[in-house]
Amino acid sequence: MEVLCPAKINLFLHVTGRRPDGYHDLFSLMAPVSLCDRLTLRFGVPETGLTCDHPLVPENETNLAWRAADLFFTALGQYAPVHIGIDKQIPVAAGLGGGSSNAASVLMALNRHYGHPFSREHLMRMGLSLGADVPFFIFGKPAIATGIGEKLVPYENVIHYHVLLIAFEFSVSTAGVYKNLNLGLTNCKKIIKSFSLKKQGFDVAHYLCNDLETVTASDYPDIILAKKSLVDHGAKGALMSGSGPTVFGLFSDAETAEKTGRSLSQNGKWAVYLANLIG
Ligand SMILES: C[C@](O)(CO)[C@H](O)COP(=O)(O)OP(=O)(O)OC[C@H]1O[C@@H](n2ccc(N)nc2=O)[C@H](O)[C@@H]1O
Ligand SMILES: Nc1ncnc2c1ncn2[C@@H]1O[C@H](COP(=O)(O)OP(=O)(O)OP(=O)(O)O)[C@@H](O)[C@H]1O
Repeated sequence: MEVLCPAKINLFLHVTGRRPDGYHDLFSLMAPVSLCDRLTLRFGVPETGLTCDHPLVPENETNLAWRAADLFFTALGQYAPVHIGIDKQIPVAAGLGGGSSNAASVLMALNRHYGHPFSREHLMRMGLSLGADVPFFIFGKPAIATGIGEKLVPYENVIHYHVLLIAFEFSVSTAGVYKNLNLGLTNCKKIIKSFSLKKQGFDVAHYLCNDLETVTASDYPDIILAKKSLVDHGAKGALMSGSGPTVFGLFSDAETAEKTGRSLSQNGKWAVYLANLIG
C-alpha cells in the first residue's frame, strides 16, 4: 500500500499559555501543503521493520511511523507484522511536521486495511499520544488548532496561494524552542486580534505571525534573511513555520514563486520547494 504524507505550515501560531505539564496552549491556523513523503506499507512480511534513507530518521521502533503501527495493533487487540518504507522528501526537524504526518498516515492506512475499525475521532485521540501535531494530519484540511494543537475546527477561507518553502542545513528541537519562549515577549496576539473564523475572503497573508519565530531566529539569523528575500522577490508575506527553522513565502502566481525559488537556491545553502496549500 502506498500513501502520501503531506507537510504542514502554521499560517499563524500564537502561544496563549504554558500548562503545568510544560506543554503550551495554542491558537494556530494550520494548513497541509503538497510537499509529501511517500510511505510504502508491506503486509505479510515475517517481522515488523522500517527503512528510511534519511540520516536523521531512526530505522527502529522509536520512529513515529513504527510507534503508530504499534499503537494501532495494541488498540485492535491483534498484531500483524508490517514493513514501513519511508521516502523522505519533507525536511526533518524543520517545523513541517513530517514525522507526525508519517504517523498519521500509518494510523489511517492501517485503519483502512483492517476495514475501518476506528472512527476518525478515535484515530485522532490515538494520534495525540504520539505528538501534538498528529491529530491535525488525520483531520487533513486547513484548521484552527487550539488546546495543545488537538482541538481542530475547519477553516475554509484559505486563499490558494503558491507556497515557496526555504529549508536550511540546520534543524531545531521543538521542545527546546518552546522551553526558551518568553511568554511575556510574544506579539502575535495584537496581529491576529481581528481574525475572524466566519469572515469571507480573509487574506491570511496579512495575519502571518509566529510567537516561536523570535526564539529560533535569535540562534539562526538566516531565518530573517530568508523572509526578507522572499518579500523582496514579491511574496505577499513570509513566515517561519512551527518551531522552525523552515520559512515559507506566499505567492499569488506560480511564475514569480518559481523564479524566486531559482534565485534563492543559488547561494547553495538553502533548499527550495514549491508547493500548494491543500484542502
Ligand atoms: C510547533 C508545532 O509543530 C506547531 O504546529 C507543534 O506545536 C509541535 O507539535 P509536535 O512536534 O507534534 O509536538 P510533540 O511531539 O507533542 O512535543 C514536542 C515538545 O514540544 C513541546 N510542545 C509541543 C506542543 C505544544 N502545544 N506545546 C509544547 O510545549 C513540548 O515540550 C513537547 O515535549
Ligand atoms: N517518521 C519520522 N520522520 C521524521 N522524523 C522522525 C520520524 N520518526 C521519528 N523522527 C524524529 O523526530 C524528530 C522530529 O522530526 P520531524 O521532521 O517530525 O520534526 P518537525 O517537522 O520539526 O516536527 P514538528 O513541526 O511537528 O515539531 C527528528 O529529529 C527525528 O529523529
